[in-house]
Amino acid sequence: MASAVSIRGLHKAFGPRTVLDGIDLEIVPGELVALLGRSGCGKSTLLRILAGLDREFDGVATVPGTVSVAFQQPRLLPWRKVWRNISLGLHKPDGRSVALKALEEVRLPDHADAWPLTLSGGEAQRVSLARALVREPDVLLLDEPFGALDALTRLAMHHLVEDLWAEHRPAVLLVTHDVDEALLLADRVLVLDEGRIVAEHHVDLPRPRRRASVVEQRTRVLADLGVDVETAA
Ligand SMILES: Nc1ncnc2c1ncn2[C@@H]1O[C@H](COP(=O)(O)OP(=O)(O)OP(=O)(O)O)[C@@H](O)[C@H]1O
Repeated sequence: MASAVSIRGLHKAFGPRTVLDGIDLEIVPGELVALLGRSGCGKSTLLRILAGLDREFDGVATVPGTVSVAFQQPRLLPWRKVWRNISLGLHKPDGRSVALKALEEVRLPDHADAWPLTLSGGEAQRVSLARALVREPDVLLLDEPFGALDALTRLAMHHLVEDLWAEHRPAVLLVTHDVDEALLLADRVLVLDEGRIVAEHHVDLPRPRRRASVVEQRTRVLADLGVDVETAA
């Protein structure tokens, strides 16, 4: 089966500073992969390369299909209503009905004519997901999409992403700082450190997962991140 994402020998430097130092990664269609790592280890840089936003690198980074990205900040255009934010650039005559369907999927059916500035953080992030989904991507790149949300909203977003993923089945690369989030959602969790993938964990637990079910793997992933749970406060 052809990979949805194929990365081989990827190197990226900003001036004298090497940020990605030989990344090899294959993601198969429909696979949900989480990428964990300390701040500044190169996660967003990797995502930007896959999104085609940065083309200055050595090695191979191929995404044969269509890609959508959702960032930590939803980046909605405040002067366009919600539905127009979603359908912008779609080049479909029925942009509004496509947007309405996506809004139903992200459980915001009544917000098509709202202005972005009137939305809560969680609602704005749902609109951002709807905008990504209407492009029917083969690969969905999520760059800490829940990082700015409170814990309860975050939980609701986890369920939503899992449902949307089950329905549409894009390959997903989810960048996160949150070990539990990674283990609750992903088929595979990668740990990036100093520009390399230093650990890989397959998560074979049935879905939907509960926090209690990921406890055992959490300890091992935290150890790969350099956190000793025995001594951590
Ligand atoms: N345009 C740029 N010019 C120079 N250095 C950059 C640029 N973009 C990123 N960097 C540097 O590359 C390193 C990796 O950045 P990146 O944003 O990929 O990290 P990250 O793992 O996503 O961090 P965080 O978890 O804090 O978002 C950082 O040291 C950052 O300062």
